[in-house]
Amino acid sequence: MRNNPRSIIAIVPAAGIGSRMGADKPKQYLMLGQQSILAHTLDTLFAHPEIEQVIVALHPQDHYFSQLPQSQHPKLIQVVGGGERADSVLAALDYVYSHHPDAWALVHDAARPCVTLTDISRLIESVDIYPQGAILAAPVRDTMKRSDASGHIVNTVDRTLLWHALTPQFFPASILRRHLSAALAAQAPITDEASAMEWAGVMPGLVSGRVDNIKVTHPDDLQLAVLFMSQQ
Ligand SMILES: Nc1ccn([C@@H]2O[C@H](COP(=O)(O)OP(=O)(O)OP(=O)(O)O)[C@@H](O)[C@H]2O)c(=O)n1
Ligand SMILES: C[C@](O)(CO)[C@H](O)COP(=O)(O)O
Repeated sequence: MRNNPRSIIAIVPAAGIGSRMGADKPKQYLMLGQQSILAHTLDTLFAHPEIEQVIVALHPQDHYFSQLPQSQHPKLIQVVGGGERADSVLAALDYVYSHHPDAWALVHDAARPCVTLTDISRLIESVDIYPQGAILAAPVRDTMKRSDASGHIVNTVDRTLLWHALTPQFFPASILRRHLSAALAAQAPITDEASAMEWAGVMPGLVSGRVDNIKVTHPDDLQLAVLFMSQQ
């Protein structure tokens, strides 16, 4: 049991266009069973008892979201996302900073609909061990190769301490906002919240998460997500 309950606000970057999916709509609006990828993701975050609000960052021309029942949820706040995922997260962090400056931000990709309440709880509870913040991650299981530009193996990479970064990623919102904003201003390559914290010299914790918490990115990920959702 955590010894210092804190205000937790989920941030869902959902302003992407899903170019790698190649669908006729942004991938977060593709159906997984009875509802869209984004709807599944939001329902899970709404259901977690420690998450007080859910901020979704949407594409400025998004005309799908208002059709989701989830768009009317009392916990939901909408903000306009930016050109990159990090810009969308920062837009949501700006809202948190101005309304709940002492909150913790739990940032979770819209495109990861298979996340479980148990994994979210384990990440939240991990701050007793990692007060600087932490992320869900999956240890690498395969032999890892580095290639050259023409697709030839250059070398085998030691996988002993390699992890796949997942989401949610969980940090004090005001600190994350400060470091993410500074990292972007410095044009640092930021692809997740942890990389912004690392850029600022923070060493986030790693919490081992389920490997079925996949990011739906390419067409073949859809059937995988359907399978995983059916088994939860
Ligand atoms: N400017 C952006 C780009 C991405 N995202 C979100 O960040 C998450 C992870 O990004 P990714 O899987 O790369 O989604 P897309 O950017 O939509 O995919 P692609 O790179 O294939 O276009 C997704 O939920 C996506 O909606 C966002 O909020 N704002
Ligand atoms: C945040 C993330 O899902 C962690 O693995 C990943 O970095 C998102 O990368 P993308 O290129 O924006 O999909």
